[in-house]
Amino acid sequence: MHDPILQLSAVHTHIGEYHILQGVDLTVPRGGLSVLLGRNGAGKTTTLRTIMGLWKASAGTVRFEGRDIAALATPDIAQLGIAYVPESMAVFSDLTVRENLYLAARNGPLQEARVEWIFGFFPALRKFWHYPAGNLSGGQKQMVAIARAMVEPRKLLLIDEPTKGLAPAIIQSLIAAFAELKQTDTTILLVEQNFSVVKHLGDTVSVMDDGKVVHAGAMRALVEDDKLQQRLLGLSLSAHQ
Ligand SMILES: Nc1ncnc2c1ncn2[C@@H]1O[C@H](COP(=O)(O)OP(=O)(O)OP(=O)(O)O)[C@@H](O)[C@H]1O
Repeated sequence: MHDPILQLSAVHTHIGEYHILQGVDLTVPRGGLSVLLGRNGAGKTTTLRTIMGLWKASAGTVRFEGRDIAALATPDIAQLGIAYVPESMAVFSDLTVRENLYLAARNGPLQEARVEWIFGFFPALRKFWHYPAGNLSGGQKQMVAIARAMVEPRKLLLIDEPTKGLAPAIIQSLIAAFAELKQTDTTILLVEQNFSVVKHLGDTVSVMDDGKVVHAGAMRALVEDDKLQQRLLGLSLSAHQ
């Protein structure tokens, strides 16, 4: 693959005494949307946290634009242009949507043009701009969490299971926003368990199991190969279709 923005090679991560990532090889091409699939406990979140330096890789390399960032501190990794949206929808409930975004702008004041650009993806945020984020629905909070990661130009967004627990209509509006966002020059790495959510969204896909990437390739190839889907995703397919 030519000029990947992110490349993990033989990455191992230990959490306490547990050996969670056991030699992860993961390539994210520059531009578009890459999906990281896998069942519960496969190691997807640990992979994102390792990229962000929230867990330290005990072996292997994490290359961002060619530079090994595995030993860098999290703020320095963020400063390179990587933002992480954790699964827990980290928003400040008592603060308004505006204040949530305002606090996320670390390199100067919130730019009005940037806010308008974000409203284009998530129109609901305009409506609730002066509402406390805690009053919003789960889907709207997720939009605030993603918007916080977008307040400044980013090269790479890491987004962990944004659709988890959301109603189908809200999932559709998130899918539409990602489809728009992937046309911009931001690269997205999206963790998902539900294949049906990402099968028309992802450009490339990696599948994890037991702390390793067990398949990587074009999303279209996986969509068109029923047997491969059954073999790789049998559990999640039967759970979601
Ligand atoms: N803080 C922790 N302490 C001990 N074990 C952990 C910790 N965090 C994760 N694990 C273990 O690491 C393994 C991988 O977890 P991880 O959250 O990365 O998986 P995942 O693929 O993101 O799954 P999920 O979809 O459930 O979030 C699991 O077995 C989990 O129990």
